[in-house]
Amino acid sequence: MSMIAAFYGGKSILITGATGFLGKVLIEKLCRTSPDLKVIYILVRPKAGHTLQQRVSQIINSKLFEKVREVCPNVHEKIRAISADLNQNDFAISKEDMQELLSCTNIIFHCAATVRFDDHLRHAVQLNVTATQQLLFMASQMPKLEAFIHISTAFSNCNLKHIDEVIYPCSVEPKKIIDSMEWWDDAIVDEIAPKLMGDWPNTYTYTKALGEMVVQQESGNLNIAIIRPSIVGATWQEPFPGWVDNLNGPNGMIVAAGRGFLRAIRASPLAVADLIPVDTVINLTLAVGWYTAVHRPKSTLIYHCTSGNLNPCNWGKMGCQVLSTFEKIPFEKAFRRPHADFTANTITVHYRNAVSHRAPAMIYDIYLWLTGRKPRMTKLMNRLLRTISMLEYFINRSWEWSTYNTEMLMSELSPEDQRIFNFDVRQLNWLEYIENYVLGVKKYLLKEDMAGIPEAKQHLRRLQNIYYLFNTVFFLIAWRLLIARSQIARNVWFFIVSFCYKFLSYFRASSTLKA
Ligand SMILES: CCCCCCCCCCCCCCCCCCCCCCCCCCCCCC(=O)SCCNC(=O)CCNC(=O)[C@H](O)C(C)(C)COP(=O)(O)OP(=O)(O)OC[C@H]1O[C@@H](n2cnc3c(N)ncnc32)[C@H](O)[C@@H]1OP(=O)(O)O
Ligand SMILES: NC(=O)C1=CN([C@@H]2O[C@H](COP(=O)(O)OP(=O)(O)OC[C@H]3O[C@@H](n4cnc5c(N)ncnc54)[C@H](OP(=O)(O)O)[C@@H]3O)[C@@H](O)[C@H]2O)C=CC1
Repeated sequence: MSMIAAFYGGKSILITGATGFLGKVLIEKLCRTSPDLKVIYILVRPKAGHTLQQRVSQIINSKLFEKVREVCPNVHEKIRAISADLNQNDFAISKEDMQELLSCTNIIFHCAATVRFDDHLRHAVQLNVTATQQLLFMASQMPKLEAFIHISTAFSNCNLKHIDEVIYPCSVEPKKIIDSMEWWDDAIVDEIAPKLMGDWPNTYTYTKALGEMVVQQESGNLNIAIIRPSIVGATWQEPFPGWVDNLNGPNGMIVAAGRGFLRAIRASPLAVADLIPVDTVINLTLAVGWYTAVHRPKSTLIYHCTSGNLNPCNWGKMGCQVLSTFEKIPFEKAFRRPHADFTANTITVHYRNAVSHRAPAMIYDIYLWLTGRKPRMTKLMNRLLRTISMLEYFINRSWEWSTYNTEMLMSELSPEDQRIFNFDVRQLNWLEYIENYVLGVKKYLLKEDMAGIPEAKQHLRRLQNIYYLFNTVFFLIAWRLLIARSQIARNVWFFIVSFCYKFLSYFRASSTLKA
């Protein structure tokens, strides 16, 4: 019998960020392994014309929840959506709902965050710091609360090279920043942001670091743990391999490479690609929830959920496997044949951006314009280049994360729990994982049918022919212009033609003699 699964039975669990990438996998696993849990409260905001109930139904009826619908047919009744906006005071939760949350909640998983790298500092502070502070305040009023699990990121201290499972202080107290945000106008925030952020590369990582400090400072008597996942990727095993549903991190790059937009990227092939499957993160999260509530460690424990020190793989190996998977499983509607490589220095990057990214986009836009359609490729390409520029920081460096607490927890689990809530990345076969990842991007993110593969391959062959034809015509025109203008080029041309003529004459003469 799984101790962890049994622990969640009969519990009331509060999840923020439940509609996000990690949140969905968390609910799925909870409902599948502990179908007798009492209720999962999820804080959801109405969005894009969808009511709360529509948003929940969309999740429950999705492919990800296929197994849950079998194991827990009354899953609809287990999930109770509460209207909330984490950017508002008291999260804009109604009095009745707040009363119920305060009196019933046993466990909190705080996943909500803005994960955008370019978010305005004010907004990032509001969601990643102030909302965390408010949630801790709520938690302190919950008599039945057994554990509060905060999801942070392994990159909250990406300004350091070696990172231990401790909280590193930021130079300015989060409380001061929260207070200042109330009276600073946007112009002041814009001016002061680079100074506050120091050597953090973006508002996301900086505010996640502040969020951790808030957790430490406001923990009071609460049982708290912090989980720091690295780059979260598609599912490894559960509920099925390769599930992914957004364009964040590597996902967007896989789409861009598979459709032939991404041709070159400034990345260190030998830098460690610290990817971690989302189901591994969730297994650790649930194990941490159990351990924190049952063993009540004296201090706040931090768990690194990373792969680099236990089972390292570099960007070079991953990139190659991604490209070789495209050969077998191509994406539909490719712009060009998938082919991408690493660039190292600034000059090559500018050259490749001009020749391999911008020029083909412009040529395609001219073609669209000539055929009466709206040019769109240059805009798309600019967006891709902007995204790449934001990811570059993370693919040109390696970090070392110590994982003592995570390994300690692994050893505390029963063999049954180690199997059901497996977070041992040493067992992960990267090549197999990446292949399933690419397949998952095709099936679950791009929603492409596997039956379309022959047509996709045919399309790629056509693109290859267009590429050869284009290059030949381009070469001939360039050569013709060169000959017209340069005596040297004319001499070279005369030399090549006369050489070919002599070679053919000799070949013909020798074959006539043999006959
Ligand atoms: C398995 C991995 C192997 C990878 C190999 C893949 C390539 C293979 C090629 C081989 C060649 C060799 C090279 C390989 C090696 C390098 C590969 C690089 C891999 C990537 C590395 C990832 C590093 C991640 C670092 C993470 C650190 C921290 C992790 C975390 O804690 S949190 C999660 C990380 N957060 C994010 O990723 C968010 C980042 N996003 C943003 O900040 C913003 O979205 C933005 C990028 C700034 C863009 O903002 P915009 O305002 O311009 O756009 P918006 O978001 O509003 O979206 C507008 C529309 O554009 C679509 N879109 C958004 N992002 C992408 C995208 N990446 N690709 C394509 N399209 C995108 C979006 O859907 C919108 O569309 P619409 O709704 O239709 O308008
Ligand atoms: N994905 C990754 O690679 C990594 C993620 N993490 C951490 O994991 C956690 C979850 O990330 P992930 O699932 O990828 O993020 P997503 O962007 O997929 O999900 C974010 C969630 O937060 C919710 N949210 C955002 N703003 C509000 C708001 N104002 N009120 C209520 N809810 C809000 C979103 O709701 P809505 O659907 O309404 O927008 C969504 O459910 C984050 O804390 C992140 O820092 C850490 C390392 C890596």
